[in-house]
Amino acid sequence: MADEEAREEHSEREAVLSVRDLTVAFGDKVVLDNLNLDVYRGEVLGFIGPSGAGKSVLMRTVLRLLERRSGTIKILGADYDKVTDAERVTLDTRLGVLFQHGALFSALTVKENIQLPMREYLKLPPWLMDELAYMKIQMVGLHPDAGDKYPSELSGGMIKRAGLARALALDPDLVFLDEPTSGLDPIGAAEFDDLIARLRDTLGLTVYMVTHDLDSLFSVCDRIAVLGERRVLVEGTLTDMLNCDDDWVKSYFRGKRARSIPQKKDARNPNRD
Ligand SMILES: Nc1ncnc2c1ncn2[C@@H]1O[C@H](COP(=O)(O)OP(=O)(O)OP(=O)(O)O)[C@@H](O)[C@H]1O
Repeated sequence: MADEEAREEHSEREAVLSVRDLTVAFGDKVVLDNLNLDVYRGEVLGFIGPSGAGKSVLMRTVLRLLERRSGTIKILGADYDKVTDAERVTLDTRLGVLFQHGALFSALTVKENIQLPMREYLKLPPWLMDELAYMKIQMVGLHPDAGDKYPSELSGGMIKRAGLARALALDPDLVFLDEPTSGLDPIGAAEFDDLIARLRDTLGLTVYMVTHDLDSLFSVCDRIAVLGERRVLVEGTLTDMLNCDDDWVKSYFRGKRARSIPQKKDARNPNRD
């Protein structure tokens, strides 16, 4: 996409996450250096980059699990550093997170795991929390019986779905997924990608997805951002990536593994060349 066309399209869209001039360092080691990134409402952004580039550091910094040296982070238009404590709590409820291994509490059932954020942030009667938990269970394609199961009784794919149900517990605007399809077999991974696409299309969910999974990038991501040299090196559609001249992007998208995937066009812009 031409830069001007992209700017024009994005200027009309609401950025639900805006990162500006973000620098994160551990001692002398600068991991992110003046990084800028926007994630727009209703899109699935795939975030990729070489191992150790700082994808997890960026996600954890945005979630305020890591300190930053400088830069601003705006969520839903609000600057985290400038809001009141009450507003910060409200903002936290607008975000959902699925960590790589599901991060479910092993001593709690799936239903109780999903209800944890509800207990933390909302005061609801038990019957309503049960109803909401089963709605989320259904939403992520799990059988209602899964509600009473413990994480140890679930398959890898079911754990990912249960983790996603918990991420969706408070009906967030923006969901962070850390390598959601890692460890799943190809069929399970494709089903998970379909689920993400369905949630985007039906709920208008915005998704920030750290991934190494080329299939996910080809099938569900509307835009892709590439982390390299401590910043976002390139961002754009799949077509932009396929036309990009950066060496790492070239070998990633035009390497042997990528060529074995039927090259779909942009997930939401099938007519765009
Ligand atoms: N708490 C920490 N203290 C010191 N260094 C850290 C810390 N967390 C991450 N790093 C360093 O920051 C760099 C980026 O790590 P990060 O985990 O974000 O990479 P990544 O892009 O997510 O990699 P992968 O794709 O392998 O998961 C690495 O060099 C890592 O060693």
